[in-house]
Amino acid sequence: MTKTIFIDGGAGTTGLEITDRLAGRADLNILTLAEDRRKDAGARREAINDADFVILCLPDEAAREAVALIDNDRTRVVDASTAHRTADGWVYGLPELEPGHAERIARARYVSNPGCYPTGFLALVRPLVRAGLIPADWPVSVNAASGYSGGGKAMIAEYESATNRAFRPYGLSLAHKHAPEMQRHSGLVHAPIFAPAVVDTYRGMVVEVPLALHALPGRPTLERIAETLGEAYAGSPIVTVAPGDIGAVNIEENAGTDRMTLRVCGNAATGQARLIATLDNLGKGAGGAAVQNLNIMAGLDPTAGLVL
Ligand SMILES: NC(=O)C1=CN([C@@H]2O[C@H](COP(=O)(O)OP(=O)(O)OC[C@H]3O[C@@H](n4cnc5c(N)ncnc54)[C@H](OP(=O)(O)O)[C@@H]3O)[C@@H](O)[C@H]2O)C=CC1
Ligand SMILES: CC(=O)N[C@@H](CCC(=O)OP(=O)(O)O)C(=O)O
Repeated sequence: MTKTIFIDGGAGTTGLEITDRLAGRADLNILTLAEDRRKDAGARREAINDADFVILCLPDEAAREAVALIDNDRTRVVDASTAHRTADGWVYGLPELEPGHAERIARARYVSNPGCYPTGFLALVRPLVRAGLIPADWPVSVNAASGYSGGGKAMIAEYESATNRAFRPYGLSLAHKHAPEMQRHSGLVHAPIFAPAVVDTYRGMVVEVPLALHALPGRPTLERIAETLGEAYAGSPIVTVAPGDIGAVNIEENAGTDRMTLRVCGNAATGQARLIATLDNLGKGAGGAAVQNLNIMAGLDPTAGLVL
């Protein structure tokens, strides 16, 4: 049966990515609001309540307001914002997080799409915590670089008119909005030390977790870490574990796609590892993940419309 979808915030960076992926889907009927009505609360309320599924591509406060506009017990939600990623009553929309997690998403009424950086971080770390290779109270850090579209329309405009577009580390006070969801969904006791940076490319990201294997209680080898990740994502059409013996990683490796690639790099002799994920902040980091969640919730092919 045809499902009706409304993308609230559909004119924004993430909203347009989702619209592209849903274009031409005969199984979906997409509701759209004219430019002069897209921020009108009455028009949005009507569209939200007419939809079987609403995808929120809004700033956090507007996403909370949109949920409050629902006055029926049928409309289901995928929220791309940070507003509900650690909230009670919401299922975290990373189907690869745990065995059986996709089924939780399929049954959920409210699904919170993961942050772009947490998607890479959790894909690398959660299987290792689950396997006991990283103890839950281990101090973990995560270094990352993102294309500037990660900051939405405002950052794109700012970056494209900037005279200095070089590497920009930020989040220096270690209170980034993604730290709580990284902690909660990894199963770690402490939030990771999260060091993000923006770089001069439109889309794409690298998320890296350095690990002192020699200091971990079980002293796992690089091979053991790679095997554990390989088992966690075996058969996934989206997440691939690639060989780690390469000279350099390209931030645009998965740009323009909804794929994510994981690698276990490092030095066996020193017992030091660099776990690295590459993804598109607008793909598996946002729009691709939202479409994947929508497909799962609607009981459709999970990869329909994805760029793989
Ligand atoms: N960019 C990225 O890589 C990622 C973004 N996200 C999240 O997705 C959400 C959207 O981000 P992004 O697309 O980047 O942001 P943008 O700023 O590009 O888009 C947000 C859109 O929401 C619209 N909007 C704002 N307030 C309202 C309102 N009250 N009612 C209706 N529409 C409104 C804006 O309108 P106007 O066009 O007039 O400004 C804009 O079109 C955010 O929560 C962001 O954190 C998540 C993962 C990755
Ligand atoms: C480069 C850049 O500014 N990135 C954004 C995160 C983008 C993102 O995906 O965050 P949400 O999913 O939580 O919206 C930031 O650091 O705030």
